[in-house]
Amino acid sequence: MASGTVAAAPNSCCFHVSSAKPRFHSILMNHPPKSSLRMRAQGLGISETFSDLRRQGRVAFIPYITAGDPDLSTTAKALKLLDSCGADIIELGLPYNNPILDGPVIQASNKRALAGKTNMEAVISMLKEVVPQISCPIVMFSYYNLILARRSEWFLSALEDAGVKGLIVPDLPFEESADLKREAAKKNVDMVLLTTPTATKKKMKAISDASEGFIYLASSAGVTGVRDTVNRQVQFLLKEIKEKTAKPVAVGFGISKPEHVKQLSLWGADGVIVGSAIVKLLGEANSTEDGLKHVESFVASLTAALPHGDHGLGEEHASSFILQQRR
Ligand SMILES: O=P(O)(O)OC[C@@H](O)[C@@H](O)c1c[nH]c2ccccc12
Repeated sequence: MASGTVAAAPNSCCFHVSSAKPRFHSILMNHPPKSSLRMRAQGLGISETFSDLRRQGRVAFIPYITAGDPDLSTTAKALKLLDSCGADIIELGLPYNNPILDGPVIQASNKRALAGKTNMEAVISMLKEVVPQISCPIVMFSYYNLILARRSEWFLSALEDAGVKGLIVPDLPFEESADLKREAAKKNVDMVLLTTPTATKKKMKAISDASEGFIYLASSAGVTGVRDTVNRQVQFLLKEIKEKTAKPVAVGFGISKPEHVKQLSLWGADGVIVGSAIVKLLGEANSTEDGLKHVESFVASLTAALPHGDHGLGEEHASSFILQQRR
């Protein structure tokens, strides 16, 4: 049964470090953070996070996981682990029974989360405990029907109360997004809009102008899911978007290898979004601990491929997180 409560955060260096990285890190390790560039303030918004990264010449690592898969207590641990391993923003998906834009891996994760009775109230109460313990902003990921079912005013107030900084509604047509965006703004929630390679230049420009926090560029048409290579068209789409706006552009869909991350960084992406590859490791492992361990090493392999490669606290710190889970 998904519970809204979170297992008490073990007293591990990784946990503490994830909430007060720079200070605690330096105390713990008896040396200053590698450079002030590695310091990340707690509670930054999405735009400030990207400005911070841009100043450091770094590319955002943005993982996606489904809330409640396999249960909410694992989600809480995964959020803290991802934050400790260098996630700059985390996309958290609300489970839904008809995730039409998702491939089989995330469809299955939605099913597992719903089988565990994960609902909005339980996710919000988990976030109220976890958000103060992590330093990177959370972007909620929700299909539109889940918002309509709750009335958008209640839904957005719940996000604001939980400290969620952004919202992505992938199945909300751009032409119908203005009202929700206006309501989200009243609750200090950025509406991040998604564009695709099939959008017309005019539409891509309109979406870029309207998107807040960052622009989500899907690397290919179709559904989410690991791809072997990154669509070469992304290089030209990034150029085209960035000629028209200074807003950061993060690329998602199919990203699952260090070479994908390196390629996108070279093409000028301001962020890389990785979902299915992480969801698979977490949701299909033999145990929660195994899943978190696999995620830890997989994320380390990706963040190492980003510019200024030592993106997080390094594997040695994140793995102490896993040791703590055993106690
Ligand atoms: O799973 P992928 O191929 O790594 O893509 C990111 C994706 O998971 C995440 O951003 C996402 C999850 N569900 C979605 C639905 C539509 C668009 C994007 C998404």
